[in-house]
Amino acid sequence: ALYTDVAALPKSTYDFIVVGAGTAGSVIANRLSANPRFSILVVEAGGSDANIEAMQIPFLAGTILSNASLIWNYTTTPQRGLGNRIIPYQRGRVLGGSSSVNSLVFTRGSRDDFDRFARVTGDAGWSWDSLFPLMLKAEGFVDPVDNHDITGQYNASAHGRNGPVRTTLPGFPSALDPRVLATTQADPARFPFNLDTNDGDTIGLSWTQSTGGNGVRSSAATAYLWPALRNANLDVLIDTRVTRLVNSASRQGVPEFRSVELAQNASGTRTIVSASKEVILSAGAINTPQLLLLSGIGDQHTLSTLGIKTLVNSTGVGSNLQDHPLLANQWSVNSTSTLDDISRNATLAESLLVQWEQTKTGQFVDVGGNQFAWLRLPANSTALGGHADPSAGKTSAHMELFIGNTFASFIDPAPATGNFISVITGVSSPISRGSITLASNHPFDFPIIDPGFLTHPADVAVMVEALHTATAMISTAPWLSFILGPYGALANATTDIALAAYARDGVTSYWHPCCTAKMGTSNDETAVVDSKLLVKGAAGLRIVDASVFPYIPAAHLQAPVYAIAERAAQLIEHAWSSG
Ligand SMILES: Cc1cc2nc3c(=O)[nH]c(=O)nc-3n(C[C@H](O)[C@H](O)[C@H](O)COP(=O)(O)OP(=O)(O)OC[C@H]3O[C@@H](n4cnc5c(N)ncnc54)[C@H](O)[C@@H]3O)c2cc1C
Repeated sequence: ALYTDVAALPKSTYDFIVVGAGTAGSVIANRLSANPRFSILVVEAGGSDANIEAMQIPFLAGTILSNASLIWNYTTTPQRGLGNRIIPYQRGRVLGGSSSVNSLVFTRGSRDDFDRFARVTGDAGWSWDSLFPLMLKAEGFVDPVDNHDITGQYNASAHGRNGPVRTTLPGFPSALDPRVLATTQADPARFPFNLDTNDGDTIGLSWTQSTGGNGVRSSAATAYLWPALRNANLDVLIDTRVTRLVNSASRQGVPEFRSVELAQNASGTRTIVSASKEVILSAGAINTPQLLLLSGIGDQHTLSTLGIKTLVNSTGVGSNLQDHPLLANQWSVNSTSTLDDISRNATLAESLLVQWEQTKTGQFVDVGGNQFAWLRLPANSTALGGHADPSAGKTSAHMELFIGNTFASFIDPAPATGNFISVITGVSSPISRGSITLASNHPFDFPIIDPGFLTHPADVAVMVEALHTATAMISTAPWLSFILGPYGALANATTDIALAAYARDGVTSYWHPCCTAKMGTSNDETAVVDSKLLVKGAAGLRIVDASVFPYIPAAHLQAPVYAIAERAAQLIEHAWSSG
């Protein structure tokens, strides 16, 4: 059942306690509660996602980020690689976590991304071939709402039909579609058409897929959590924060963490609840390391300066933060059929909303870009400057181009007039690393978030190469007489040095933080969890969320999180089903 008050919980001991009802936590809750012999409590800091229309409408995803009641309104430290700019760093704080507030783009990552996970953990269970059946199990692909013929737009054999997470292809045509696709014929060497970026080989230009179906967002909450709430053995407590993992006992010098401390506000009563089997930490790549550190699991030198007693000396906690830098670039175009008027014309926006409400069709069913390209650096590129290739392999991209038929920016307001297209460029296999540290030992203080964007020169050079690639794309024959010119500072950035400065001025986050409690082998001291996701040096505590990735996949992260959470659920079930 769903609870909003700690005092109303029917018991104080469950078999499992899941911290965070986000993307991964919801999967764990669903799969474990399918076993009637288990009892599960999920604790979520945020509230319910029910009946929030902006959350259900794919096109309006971006508007949720200004709703402070649904997000962790984080910002970064001044970013040294970005001219000391502080940038927004929101996460979902609501049932479904970030899957309830994200942009719905559905990308699994590549075969090489997961095979690298298997290699660095020494556990073949993380390979693409092992996880692929679980990816299919998670997915329930549905035809796009406009019922257009999708032959040639995806690879049907790479998709599950019966899983909980609805996925689909664009359900409303864009005037830009023919032009983008023609690029793959005009310059197939540079922009090869890829039938499906989700079949293991991501490289090329593809139709975007999204985590929606029948016009509506499919989140971890709608897909996994709400259906599981029908199970009598699952309790979900919302509006409640886990403030500490409690050292419940110690056996042979190994501390156990089978209890958690809860609070509903900073000064509120603290309540302890316990798990007879395991605590599963799924608070996401920012809050998971924060909670570990608050609980005395981290680097002992850093913890002692904060007055926190070290219970497990684990140097990797909060280090190794990885994320994709995002740069939104716009060009003015010779067209009147861009989407720019939606944000300018309230009557138009209202009519699209009414159409969505009445029929779940129209522009609002889509995510704002019908195609994207995942590309590798040209073989003769010098962008890496002698650094080893940071990508996982040939099926993984160095850069991403996301193409939208409107002015898109996360910094500049949209101009009052004119028609625009945008190409969002991203560094998909970044070398820069950052960290999560504590500002204080108070659980309600925000942690210090430093993604370290563009601190490695090769990431800057790859971003510049991505800008050249975007320019190359819109310089192919299909775009001639359509593109009028670059918008804003891009127009004056005519050298690589100027493009690098333009990138440092414009980069924000793709909202893909991960790797802050990475998995690894027993002799990797910087690995926080082993390949079964159990916290090293502790007992009774497992981590299942984007923190455990050893490397950031060259992908948007929700589908990789679903994949690892599905496997984690199997590992947990297997560990406890006999006892
Ligand atoms: C704005 C935005 C846009 C994005 N766009 C895309 C996209 O288009 N495609 C894509 O694939 N990915 C996208 N992502 C990334 C993707 O959504 C995340 O990587 C993924 O959902 C993370 O899953 P998670 O389980 O690790 O964490 P989350 O889903 O964030 O779950 C963590 C949960 O734990 C809760 N929690 C945290 N601390 C505590 C505590 N102390 N006590 C109790 N509960 C706690 C949180 O409130 C949250 O519900 C986006 C993310 C954001 C924020």
